[in-house]
Amino acid sequence: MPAITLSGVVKTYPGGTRPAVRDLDLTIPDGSFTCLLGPSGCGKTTTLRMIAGLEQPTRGEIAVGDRVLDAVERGVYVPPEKRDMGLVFQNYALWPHLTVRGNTEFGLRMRKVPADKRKARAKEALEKVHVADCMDRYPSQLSGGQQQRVALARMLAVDPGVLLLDEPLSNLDARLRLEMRTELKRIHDETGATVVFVTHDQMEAMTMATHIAVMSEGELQQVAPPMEMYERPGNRFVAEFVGSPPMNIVPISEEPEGLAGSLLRYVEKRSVGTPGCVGVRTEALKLARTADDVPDTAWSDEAVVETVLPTGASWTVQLRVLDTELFAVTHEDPEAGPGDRLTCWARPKRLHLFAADGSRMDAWDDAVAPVAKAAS
Ligand SMILES: Nc1ncnc2c1ncn2[C@@H]1O[C@H](COP(=O)(O)OP(=O)(O)OP(=O)(O)O)[C@@H](O)[C@H]1O
Repeated sequence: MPAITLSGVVKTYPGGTRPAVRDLDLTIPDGSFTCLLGPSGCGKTTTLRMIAGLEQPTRGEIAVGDRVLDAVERGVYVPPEKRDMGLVFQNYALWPHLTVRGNTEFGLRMRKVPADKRKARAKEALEKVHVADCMDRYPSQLSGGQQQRVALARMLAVDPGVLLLDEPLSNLDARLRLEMRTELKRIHDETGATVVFVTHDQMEAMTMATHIAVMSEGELQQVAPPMEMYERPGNRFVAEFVGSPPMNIVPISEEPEGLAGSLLRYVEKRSVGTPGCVGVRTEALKLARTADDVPDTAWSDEAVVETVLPTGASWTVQLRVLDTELFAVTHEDPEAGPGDRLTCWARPKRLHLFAADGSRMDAWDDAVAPVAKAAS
């Protein structure tokens, strides 16, 4: 199955005051697990429904390889059943009057697959998601997690080249969500299908995706593999949306002083423009007993501990550094309490500079060795 491409896609709903999706150019690579990520109302579901053919774009084109599925201006529209795509939504929409087997065979029956083949493929799909032992039960006799698995099996049984999933784990409890994430990842590895997965949960996207596409207010913000997006967020929105706890953001005033001024001396600007803020991830902010323990090229400053929150696996330390509150997450016991003075530090390449309009401005990348300017 070739890549799915959306070119200049706009969707305005009838009566809508602003487009739900604006000028979307997005390529979903073949065999990828692409997560559409963003806050509620940003246009994720609308994008997925357009790929499925359940909504038609107002403008623009959607294609799979050379096959154009939507081209509004040229009058092209391929209906959902002719797109070779499987869909699973948040509410599993199982048929209540059919057993698990009946539900799983449903799509195959519609495609006129002979009974013996239908039976074998449904069994295989149910085994894949570990609910084959519930084959003769009705949906009302299953837990939410089991129903979710049946919905997945029903989709897998027809073996579509593209799997479209809209928040399919949102009704599950934390443990089951974790289990299903692993399962979905395994299914993706096994089938080689292209998966497009809608979620507002950045953790879900980080753990499962090969590519994440972040959207905000109908606009695409960045597309990248999870770690690349985490380490080099393309703009301030992505920087703050991806990552938990969120990145520390230090606003820069016109004549920066205090912490902003101190940090700015360590960031190399890549482009012209007005700097708006410096960001540093909580785990990039390190703690040291004294300034002597800090690497030569690192930024550092004195910090006063405000609170220490142990989570079991790590400690979240709230600090006051000059005029600003920062959070540091450490996997070693900071052995400090409120009022204690420590030195906090960060490597220059872990500092992110964003312009006043939110775009990324700093110069560091892996090819560039950090050359810290001496702090005055
Ligand atoms: N059928 C519709 N008619 C009119 N407006 C709609 C319709 N469906 C969605 N919208 C609007 O389009 C925008 C994008 O909605 P969409 O459901 O795509 O967002 P989302 O990111 O998937 O949100 P959520 O995570 O809450 O599901 C929202 O402002 C929403 O109110």
